[in-house]
Amino acid sequence: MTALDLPQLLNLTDMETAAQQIMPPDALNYYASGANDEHTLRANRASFSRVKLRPRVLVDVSHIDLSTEVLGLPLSFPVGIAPCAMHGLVHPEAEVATATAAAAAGSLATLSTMSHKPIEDVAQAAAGRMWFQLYLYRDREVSRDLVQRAEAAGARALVLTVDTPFLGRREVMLRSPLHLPEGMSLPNVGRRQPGTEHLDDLNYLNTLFDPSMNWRDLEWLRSVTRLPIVLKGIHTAEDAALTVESGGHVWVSNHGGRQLDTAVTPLEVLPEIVQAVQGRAEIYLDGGITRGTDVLKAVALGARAVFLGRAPLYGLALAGEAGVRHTLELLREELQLAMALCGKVRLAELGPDLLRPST
Ligand SMILES: Cc1cc2nc3c(=O)[nH]c(=O)nc-3n(C[C@H](O)[C@H](O)[C@H](O)COP(=O)(O)O)c2cc1C
Ligand SMILES: CCCCCCC(=O)C(=O)O
Repeated sequence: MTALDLPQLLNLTDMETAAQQIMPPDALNYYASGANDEHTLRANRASFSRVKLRPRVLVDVSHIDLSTEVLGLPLSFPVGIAPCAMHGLVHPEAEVATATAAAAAGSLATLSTMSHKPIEDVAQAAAGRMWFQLYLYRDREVSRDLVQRAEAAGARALVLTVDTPFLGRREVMLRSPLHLPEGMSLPNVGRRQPGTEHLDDLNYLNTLFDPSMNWRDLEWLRSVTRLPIVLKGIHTAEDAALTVESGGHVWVSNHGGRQLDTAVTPLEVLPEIVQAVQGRAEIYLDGGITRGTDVLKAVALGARAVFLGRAPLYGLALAGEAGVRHTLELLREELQLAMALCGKVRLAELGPDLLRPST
């Protein structure tokens, strides 16, 4: 598919369907899969359609302002790109293309520790619109080096993923293990340790990260960076409160249903998290977002911005940077229309009164 064909794809589900027809099977299995029975993967999407909107009428909606700020960075609309490993499985420009598209859209890209492109190259493409996601290595010196490189390259925040002490049980991947194509290395991983030849690539990565990571490690992280810290993978009010007490910001996520199957969905726990945070930190959300109305609902319940995981990967697979850009623009247009049809002209006007929870 070329950029010229993109206008035929009218929504993110069209993009996903088209991408899945052309993606290499290994990449498709890896990107699309969830943990165990994939209940949480499906529930993430379903949670958005269960919440109904209560639109107001006779409001002048001729001008709509979607702009916001995350940690002081202006965004043209409240949507960023979540960290996803290995963009190079579907496009040679990989994370550089994704970051370029995010910057062009006035959005924000979060670069995964497991990227195919070096931090500095992606940061340059992102033009100041990049956060860096960290998996904490058993070897703290490796983590320290990554954090300091990200900070020097211009990352605006550090996103510590806290829901992955071990990789979830993705049975699709157990049936068809991932083997990275020859020559496609992960620059933040380095050479394989001897004696691990029997492990497929995901299970090998699993051995590098530290399952003993706990709240005390945040002190260490704070000692090696001045960047704001965001904890990604918060599911409960209790952990949201601890995040705030440790000086962090809260990213509500169940890792796109790839970790603990039957875990709560981000949208359903957002109200309790907002209550626990009491305005002391920023709150973000990801998981299952495919429509402008999904963004609207998350913002109405208290998320400052939402993030997309798989959707930009499908855009990237279809048409590189232009495909990611199309994904973001579709969502922007849908959000703009949804705001107008709800009688809202600024994000600050969105609140729980806009929603009728499921019965
Ligand atoms: C292929 C893939 C790779 C991912 N890699 C990472 C990663 O490296 N670090 C991380 O914190 N989350 C990772 N995630 C989780 C995403 O950041 C995000 O939480 C999730 O995909 C959001 O759900 P969605 O795909 O329904 O939008 C990954 C998700 C996918 C689908
Ligand atoms: C245990 C580390 C492997 C991480 C792979 C990336 C990721 O988060 C994923 O969901 O896949």
